[in-house]
Amino acid sequence: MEWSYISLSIILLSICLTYLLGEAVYNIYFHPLASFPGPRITAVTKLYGMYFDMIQGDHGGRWSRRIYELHQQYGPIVRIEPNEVHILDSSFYHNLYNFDPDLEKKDSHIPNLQHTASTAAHRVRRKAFDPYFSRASIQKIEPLITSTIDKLSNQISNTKGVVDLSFWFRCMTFEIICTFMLSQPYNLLDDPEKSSKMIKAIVSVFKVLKPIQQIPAVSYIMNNLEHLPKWMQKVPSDEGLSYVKVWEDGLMPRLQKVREGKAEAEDGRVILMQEYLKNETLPQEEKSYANVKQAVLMMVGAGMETTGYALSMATYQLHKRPNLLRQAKEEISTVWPASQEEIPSWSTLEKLPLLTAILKESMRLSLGVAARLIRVNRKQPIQYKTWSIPPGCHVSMNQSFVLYDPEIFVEPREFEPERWLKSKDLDRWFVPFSRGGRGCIGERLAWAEMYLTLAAVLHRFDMELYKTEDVDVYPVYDHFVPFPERENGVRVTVREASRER
Ligand code: HEM
Repeated sequence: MEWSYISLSIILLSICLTYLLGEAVYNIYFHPLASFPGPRITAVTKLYGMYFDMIQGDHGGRWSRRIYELHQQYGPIVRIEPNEVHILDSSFYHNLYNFDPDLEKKDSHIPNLQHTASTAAHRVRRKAFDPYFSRASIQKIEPLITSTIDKLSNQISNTKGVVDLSFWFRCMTFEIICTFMLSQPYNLLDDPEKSSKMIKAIVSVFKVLKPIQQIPAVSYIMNNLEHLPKWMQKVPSDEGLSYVKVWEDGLMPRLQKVREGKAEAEDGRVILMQEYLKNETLPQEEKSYANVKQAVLMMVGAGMETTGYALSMATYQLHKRPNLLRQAKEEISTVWPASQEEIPSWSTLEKLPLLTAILKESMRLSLGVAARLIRVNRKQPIQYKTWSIPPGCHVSMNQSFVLYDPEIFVEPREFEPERWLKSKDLDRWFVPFSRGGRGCIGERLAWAEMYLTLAAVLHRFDMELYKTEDVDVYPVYDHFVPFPERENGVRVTVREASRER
């Protein structure tokens, strides 16, 4: 009995090893990408990239940096996974991120807009959201944005001592997207203790997101955490339980009210998810619990971190440069008299050239998304110089390598808003929101939030940086969104601004 058990195990193990060996031989010698440059290990397995994503250093987040190093060794095109090549050449960027319907995303089991593989299926999902992110729609929710910024300002005024602006910016952006989608605010700007737990929980999920998405079983478990016993919910991270609480105690009941048609917005504005659920042209399965949950979580994640980070970058850089800070405040005062309480409109602020250049430069340096963005043409080859990448093979680039490309942005690590004022040609390379049919849907919301918040903070307060340095802001880690080396946030001491400016 015992022997037959051992023999069976040996047979099974041999089958597995033979399969893996066969796959390795196929990947190295016979795969359509076999002739592309790159190390053997990445041709054989995805595990190499997953190691840099998850494990290398203290907590991974190093895959993009490693890809950059591989390019130094192998040239502008490198095979970074058995079925994927990565390109480091900004001149190719617009060939990969555009409106060509044949450029699709790779297959994914995550049923949300961002992960939808085919162009046709993506169109259906995007059409349901697009009208609510148009310029006119975002202007309609300006009162929601400005009232949330007023709460942020109160919180900054009321905090004694040092203020962690990065933390409060994240709370504010979360609050805006949550209220826009589900009508009821989360009140993060009223309760620092509750919000601190919640922001930590979301950040900890970001840090495991990329590897989780690679392994369908783990991804399935993460998406259904709330159905597991409490002790298991804690396993993914220390914050596991509170992440479940974000959903269970916060977003889910709000969504429930929306589903029952009981949610109301005080000022009569639209409630995004209510409109989504009422949409009769949308296939019924798009309104299932799993899909709607994914839509809400994706919007919250995408809407919170990126915009918050860009605002942290802007305030940090300005407060390191007193002259530029003074010029920015003076420019804002041309449209915002000292006697006026309310924030000027988004459309007024966006006419200010220096403020616009400051925001562009802040978004450039803070990247938006740190990870490579993968595209695939299933019908025909993608041509890069002399390389013909066969149909079905994945091709990726990092927008971070474009935004820090020294050939385009001289001294790319320097914060120089003036570069945007000097040359309109640079706008072609303003790609933090990506480009084309899969570009950011929240771009206009992000712009409105950033103009209104930065103007408000600069107009209302005089601040000094407190123990904040480049390591607290410059992106280093790639956990899909970027994280800096040290996560103390942009910290400041604050005085109300003198109004006789
Ligand atoms: C500075 C702020 C922001 C930056 C730099 C940014 C950047 C990006 C980028 C690069 C993508 C493409 C990702 C990909 O190809 O997989 C994207 C997609 C997306 N973003 Fe943003 N984003 C920002 C703010 C927002 C906000 C405020 C929202 C709120 C709703 C949002 C929602 C989304 C969604 C839903 C997608 C997926 C769109 C699709 O696949 O059709 N983003 N964003």
